[in-house]
This record gives sequence, C-alpha cells and structure tokens, in this order.
Amino acid sequence: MSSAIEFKHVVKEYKLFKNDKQRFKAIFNKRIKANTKRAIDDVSFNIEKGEAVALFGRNGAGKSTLLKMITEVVFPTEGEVKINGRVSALLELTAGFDPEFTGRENIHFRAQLMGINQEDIDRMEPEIIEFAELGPYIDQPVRTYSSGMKARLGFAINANIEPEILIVDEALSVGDKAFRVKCNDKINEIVASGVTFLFVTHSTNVAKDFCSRGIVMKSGKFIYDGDIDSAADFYEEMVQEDIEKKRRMKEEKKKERLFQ
Ligand SMILES: Nc1ncnc2c1ncn2[C@@H]1O[C@H](COP(=O)(O)OP(=O)(O)OP(=O)(O)O)[C@@H](O)[C@H]1O
Repeated sequence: MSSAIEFKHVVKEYKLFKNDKQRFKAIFNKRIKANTKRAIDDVSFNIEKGEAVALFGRNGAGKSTLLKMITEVVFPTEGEVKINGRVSALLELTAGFDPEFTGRENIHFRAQLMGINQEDIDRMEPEIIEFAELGPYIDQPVRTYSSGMKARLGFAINANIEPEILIVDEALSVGDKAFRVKCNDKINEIVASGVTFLFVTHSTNVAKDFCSRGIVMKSGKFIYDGDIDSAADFYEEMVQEDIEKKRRMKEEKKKERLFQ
C-alpha cells in the first residue's frame, strides 16, 4: 500500500498579536514580537490509500488546522506534509468564488485551480450543475446568490470532481434538509467507491459507520491512534472525564462561596 497523506514531525504555530495594528506593523518591523500558539505539536502519521479515518478531539484540539494543512490553506511551521492524490474538502465551501463570475464560470475557475484538465471539466460540468439545483441562476453572477445557494454550488463542485482524498467536517451544513440528505447520500457514495477518507466528527456512532481507524487529538497532539472501536471508546471516556472534572470544579466553587 502507498500513502495518501503523510505528516513528518509537523508543527504549526500561530502568531498572536495584541491587535490587527500590531500584526500589520510586524510585517515591516521585525522587532515587534508576538506570542505563539502551538496548534499542532510534532505530529507524524500516515494514512494509506483507501483508508477511512475518523478524527476526534474537543474544541481547539487542532483538527481544523490539521485539515487546513492537507488542503494547503495553512502551511507547517516545521516538518513535512506530503499529499498524494486529488483532495476534495467539504469544509469552507463558499471560499474562493469570484462574485462577478457566473456559477458556471466559477465551476471552471475552481476546477482549473484544482489542476483538472479542460476535457474533464467539460465532462463534469453537467453533473455539477444538476447537483447544485440552481436553475437559471447558474448563468447569473455569484454575487446574486443567497449563502445557501453558494454553499450548494460549492458542495456540488467539490463532491463531483472525482476526488482521490475526501475530507469532511461534520459541522458542514449545506442548504435545507432535503439538500442535506442529498449531500449525505453523495458522501456515502464517494466513500463506498474506496477513496481515502478523513472525517472530523464528534459523533462516534457515525464515525463507526464509515471509518475503520480513529485518531484522537488533544492540545495539538495525537493521544490515540488505532482501530475505530477502541478510538471511539477512548474519546467517549475522555469527554466523560472532562464533563466530570468540570462538574467537580463547579461544585468546589459553589462550596467555596458558601463558606466565605
Ligand atoms: N489563525 C489562528 N490564529 C491564532 N490561533 C489560531 C488560529 N487558528 C487556530 N488557532 C488556535 O489553534 C488551536 C487549534 O485550533 P483548531 O481550529 O485547529 O482546533 P479544532 O480542533 O478544529 O477546534 P474546533 O472543534 O473548535 O473547530 C486553538 O487553540 C485555536 O485557538
């Protein structure tokens, strides 16, 4: 088997400035220092071609940062990220549209950016248009679309470009209920075709339906990486412990106030 995704000692640090003014000044003045936040802390892993992997973690664990490195929206501060195959990310679906271009033009624009050749784009175009259900709006500028219409077009493009690596964040919500059902069916269809699949979710049951491996992240590190059932148990226990810890802290604070 060969790797679809490979991370070697990857670190991602974000710079935290006091405000936007300081951030801007720092471009020209190297003496302006910022605090740093290590969002990914020396992470190494491989995902083999065709593997379906769930990524669990509480808010702020580093999941989005990791996905953004796979989609090359964010670059590592240290280490190496290697991606082998066409990535389709069902994440920020409306980013990158040109508002002055029509929906149809944006399909070509985005597909070209993804490195798809003209012949393939022409072949995919009718399927994308049919999926997006935009009617005559497909030939209107995207600035005339509602946010739901933009998300539908974004999903239709990203899901119909025959990805080799599919990345999905469960928090994704596209259009109305009927369209969401259609999106889920499409995701199921792509996963069943044997693509490499990386799925960010808080729902261990949904993850078990799709994935055979699970990774748990905490504070930018992998704290568990194994088969989906044991990873799901590990994550559930971690969440339970956190809830319990918070409950105890609340009770202690209450007691403190009582005895003051
Ligand atoms: N652009 C940024 N600048 C500064 N800090 C950032 C930036 N993006 C993320 N962070 C910080 O990096 C850490 C990891 O964030 P990330 O969004 O990757 O977590 P996450 O696991 O996806 O969380 P969630 O489940 O809430 O989406 C957090 O502490 C977050 O505040």
